[in-house]
Amino acid sequence: MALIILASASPRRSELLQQIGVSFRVQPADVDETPETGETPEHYVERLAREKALAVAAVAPEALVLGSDTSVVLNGVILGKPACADDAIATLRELSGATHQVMTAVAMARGSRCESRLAISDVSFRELSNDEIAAYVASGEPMDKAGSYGIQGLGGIFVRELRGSYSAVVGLPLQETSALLADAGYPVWRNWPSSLESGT
Ligand SMILES: Cc1cn([C@H]2C[C@H](O)[C@@H](COP(=O)(O)OP(=O)(O)OP(=O)(O)O)O2)c(=O)[nH]c1=O
Repeated sequence: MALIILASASPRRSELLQQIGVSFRVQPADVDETPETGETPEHYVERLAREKALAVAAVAPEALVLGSDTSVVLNGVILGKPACADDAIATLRELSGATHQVMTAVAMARGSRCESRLAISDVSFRELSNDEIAAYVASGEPMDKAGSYGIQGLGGIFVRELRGSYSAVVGLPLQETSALLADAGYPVWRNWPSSLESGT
């Protein structure tokens, strides 16, 4: 098995990669997350996932490096991580009663080569009251998350409907990630433990 590195500081991404039985080490990438002028959200998330993977692959050329990026997009506009509590409140007011897209890209780099996939999910929120938005922001949960919420946490109560990939919304699209690893010759299921008796 090749050395696999997850180029991410996100605890959610680590948990998701562990969930599918991959052994890996974590080495976060430090890349400039400023969007280019006129860049579409789709291009932005895929470019950032690739840049994160390639930044770490440049210093670990023997490894398979996974990078990922998640953005919440409302009416074509990227809503990033909140800068402060007021920013989180404003974002959640915008998401209330509306459908937004969660775009997550995953990239796999080895040396200077890189493959990537993009997963787009539609998430519909019910109407949120000002009191519950205030309580949610006070909990601290929104502060490190794209779109100021976590579907896997307290914010799960806001979601009326999800069309797409749950793991992609949380931060790492598992189907696409396993496809990239399989294409590189490392199907994740080869590492799965077996609970079956040998039969003799
Ligand atoms: C929409 C949503 C986002 N998120 C999180 C996933 C990501 O950690 C974060 C999006 O920020 P990212 O900039 O994609 O990632 P990150 O800065 O946390 O980590 P790194 O760049 O080192 O990989 O938002 C949730 O946990 N749940 C959700 O429902």
